[in-house]
Amino acid sequence: MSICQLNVESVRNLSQVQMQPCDGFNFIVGLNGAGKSSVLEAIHMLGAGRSFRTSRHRQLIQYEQQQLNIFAEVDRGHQRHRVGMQRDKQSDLAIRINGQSTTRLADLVGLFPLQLLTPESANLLLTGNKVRRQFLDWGLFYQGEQFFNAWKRYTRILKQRNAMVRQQARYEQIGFWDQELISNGRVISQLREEFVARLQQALLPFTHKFLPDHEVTLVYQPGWDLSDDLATQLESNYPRDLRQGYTTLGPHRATFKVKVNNNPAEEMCSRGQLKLLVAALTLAQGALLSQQHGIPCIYLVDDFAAELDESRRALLIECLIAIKSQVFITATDSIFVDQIRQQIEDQARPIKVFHVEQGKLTKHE
Ligand SMILES: Nc1ncnc2c1ncn2[C@@H]1O[C@H](COP(=O)(O)OP(=O)(O)OP(=O)(O)O)[C@@H](O)[C@H]1O
Repeated sequence: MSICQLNVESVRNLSQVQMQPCDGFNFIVGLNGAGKSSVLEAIHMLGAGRSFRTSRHRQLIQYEQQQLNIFAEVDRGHQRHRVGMQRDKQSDLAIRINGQSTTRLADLVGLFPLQLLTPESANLLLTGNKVRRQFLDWGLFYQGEQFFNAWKRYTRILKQRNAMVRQQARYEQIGFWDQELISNGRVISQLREEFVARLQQALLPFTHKFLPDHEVTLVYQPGWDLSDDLATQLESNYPRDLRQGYTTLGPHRATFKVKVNNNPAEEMCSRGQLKLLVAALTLAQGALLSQQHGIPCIYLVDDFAAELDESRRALLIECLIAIKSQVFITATDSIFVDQIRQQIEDQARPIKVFHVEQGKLTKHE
């Protein structure tokens, strides 16, 4: 799967950008502030419905413009899809897929699997449980309808339960909601647990490369104490829920921890090593998706050089070559491209270099 045409209009300093990426490595080179990350941000908007830099869509729309437009033609081997997105300052979102309007972001996400590496990627292992839960659920989303349907039902019921908690309802009034919460919660948890085991397997080849001599393990935490039943715990924990004003345990609190040689990764590893671990996790997600569903994922790598030494950069490229994904990489200096060009060409992967200057993009011959 790859983007063969990308048109971006009024995204940050990109007034009008058109590019025809190759299905291998696409380097976007330019000075600070030139607009490189904005190109990745536009692709991310299309694939995830949101920016990876801000939750305020307004910030993305070019000053003095009313709306942004992003369009891509996506080649999925046997089929081509035309995907367009328009977003205005009132936050109204219009999505068109193959000429049909849709309001479901899930349609976009389903069409366009993306993984992202940025200088802030280590935050996956350094910040709260939510980002790791979302990371897991990204992979599960592509595993089939079962997870997504259970997750949608669970989220809806949880919202209703929380509203009742805020109204200080008695537990007997909540019991009805809990039955459905528990049945969907068990499905979600079971699927997450199985997925973590598969992710662990897919991770090993990458962690062996990036962190040899380190044993990396993923530990799934379901969001409640597994030694006891979820139903019993929801009931016994209810007084605490009333005090806090929300449901304090359940699959919506699930996460996974990464251990290195049996210690928490965030305590054991340097920032560069944490970034490599996150790179390994994103590569594992992509490898699983392509092994199990035949869908290669697109990789966005922002600020390629940040925190990685030359040999680690070469390793990352080696892995990206191996999984045969389309990759977009930003760099401030073409010296980084020169260092790895041979490595990419030796493996017969296509490569294109684009230069960005003050929001204008040109292909480098
Ligand atoms: N809404 C906006 N309208 C117009 N320009 C904007 C807007 N938001 C940000 N900018 C400008 O867009 C430019 C591009 O920023 P971007 O982060 O894409 O650059 P970059 O090439 O990735 O830089 P760096 O290497 O420093 O990360 C910046 O100069 C920024 O000031």
